[in-house]
Order: sequence, then C-alpha cells, then structure tokens
Amino acid sequence: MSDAVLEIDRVSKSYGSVVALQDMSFSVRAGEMFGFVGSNGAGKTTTMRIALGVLSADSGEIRWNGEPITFETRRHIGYMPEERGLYPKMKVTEQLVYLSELHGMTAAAARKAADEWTERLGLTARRNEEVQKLSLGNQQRVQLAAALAHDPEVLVLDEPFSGLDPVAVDVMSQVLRDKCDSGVPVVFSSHQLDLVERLCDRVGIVRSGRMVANGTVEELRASGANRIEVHAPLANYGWADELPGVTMISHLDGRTVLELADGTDDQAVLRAALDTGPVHEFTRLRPTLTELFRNVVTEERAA
Ligand SMILES: Nc1ncnc2c1ncn2[C@@H]1O[C@H](COP(=O)(O)OP(=O)(O)OP(=O)(O)O)[C@@H](O)[C@H]1O
Repeated sequence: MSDAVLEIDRVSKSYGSVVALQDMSFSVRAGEMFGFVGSNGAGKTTTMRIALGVLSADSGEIRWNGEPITFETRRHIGYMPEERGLYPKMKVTEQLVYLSELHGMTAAAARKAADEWTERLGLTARRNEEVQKLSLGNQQRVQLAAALAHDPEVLVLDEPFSGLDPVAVDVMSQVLRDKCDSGVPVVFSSHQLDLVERLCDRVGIVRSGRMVANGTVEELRASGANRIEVHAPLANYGWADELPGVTMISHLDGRTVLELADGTDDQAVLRAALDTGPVHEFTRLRPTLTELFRNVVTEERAA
C-alpha cells in the first residue's frame, strides 16, 4: 500500500461539452505540503470539489489511506472552498463552533478550538462580530479557522492566500507549516508561485485538466532547460558559437548565458571559456517555478 493519505486517481469530469479534468492524478502524503498550480480554468477547483464530494466525478477514484473515500472519512478533511462558505450574519465564534459541531465535535471542544484558532489567527478582537462586517482578509482568516478548528487529518484549501496582506500571508504560512510538521497533509491552490516555491514540498502543475508536472520544487527545476551562466570578462560576443550543442541566450558585461542541449559536455564549455581568459563564475542556472509555469502555459497556447 502507498503511504499517501489522499489520492486522486485518474479523475475525469466534463461540464457538458467542456472537459474540466482528464485523468487527473496525484497524491499527498503525511506531513507534506502540496501546491496545486495552473492557469485560470485549468481544473484546480473542480479537482478539490470532487475530492471533498461537493461534486461527483465522471470516472476515477478518490482514496483515503488506501480505501475509497466515504462520507464518514471526508468529515476529517478541513476544506476552504474558493467561493468561501461562511454565514454572513453569524458572529465569528458562533460560526466556528457551529461548523466544528457539524464535524462531530462536542460543544465544549468546539468552543475551545474556536478560542484557540481565533487567537492564533489574530481574530481575538473580532470574535463577537458578524462575519459580513469583517474585511475580506479577516473573513478569509475566519474561513481558515473554520477549516482548522475541527482538527482535520488533511487540509484542502482553494486559494487560501488570495487577497491577504503580507502579514496575514506570514501568519497563514506558519499555521500551514506547523500543521504539516505535525503530520497533516496540506493541499492548496495558488497563483502566487513564489509562495508555492517557498512553502511546498511538492508541486503539481495542471494544464487543461491534466497534471503535466509533479515533483519536488528541486525536481521540477532540474527538469527545466540546462542553462549555464559564465562570467568571463574578456570573452568576446559569440565566443561559444562554435561549440556543438550550445546556444547563446544572452551576453552582457562579460556574462554569457548558454543553453546546452542534452548530452552536451559542460567541461568542454568551461575549457572554451578559459581559453578566452579568466573565468570568475561558471554556474548552472535553474529556472524558477514561475519560469517553469510560463513554459507550461506557453506550450498550452502553442498546442
Ligand atoms: N459549473 C460549471 N459549469 C460549466 N463549466 C464549469 C463549471 N465549473 C467549472 N467549469 C469549467 O471547468 C474548467 C475548470 O474550472 P476550475 O474552476 O476547476 O478551474 P481552476 O483551475 O480552479 O481556475 P481558477 O484558477 O480560475 O480558479 C473551466 O473550463 C471552467 O470554465
């Protein structure tokens, strides 16, 4: 049996003629933070809704600890829906207690959890305010508290960071990291790729309803184009033009960026650089997650 807590296995879904998901697969393990990224309309929300049972799949399976997920096991997921799901006229604590009770907590435990999470998320002064009177960012904090208060075994969060100020982003990042470190798998979608790169152990890039890249940030970055930056101040423009398998990307102020085709001998490139004079730097350039994402989206547009 795999050690995955939550598995999305070849899930497909169409809305009429719109194919939203095609054989979407990925899994999240205990203590792992999984970032789910993709263009608008790529299928992230649809996947999360199916995982939570809010929406049914046309085919495929969602498994929980190796078994098909059930109504009972779904209650152990903390979910933050994209459309948010709070009752606008309910007060913050009242709302959190009510939602935790729906997940099977006793009134006393729900009350204690509401107090703890409102404090942790900086909402102590708002406990007795109606949700509709809070700013959007504070409503979002309440929404996160609602996902956390019933002590879930997995967290599935649809764009939890959108619209938050930098301090709130830090608070939320720390809460999610702590949850993860305590063994709770966390899946969240986001368009803030720098944040995903910083926080996530594993990232899945979705394109047109399919998972097109899935791995640790390091694995994904290593899979990008093989580029080298050479700082050789005396090198002339075009110094690497004759080297087989090497394409010059840029040359400025003695710094040249070269792209090496698969199998190209980088030591031959280094020797050629040394032939021009001193070499101060010879560095492998790894693409950022944002660059990888752009490549994926560009491939989509070209397809
Ligand atoms: N209720 C619906 N009826 C018809 N089509 C839908 C419905 N919900 C989603 N879709 C379509 O399914 C596809 C996937 O949408 P989804 O909301 O899952 O994408 P997303 O990756 O979450 O996008 P975003 O980043 O914009 O939130 C899109 O083509 C969308 O238009």
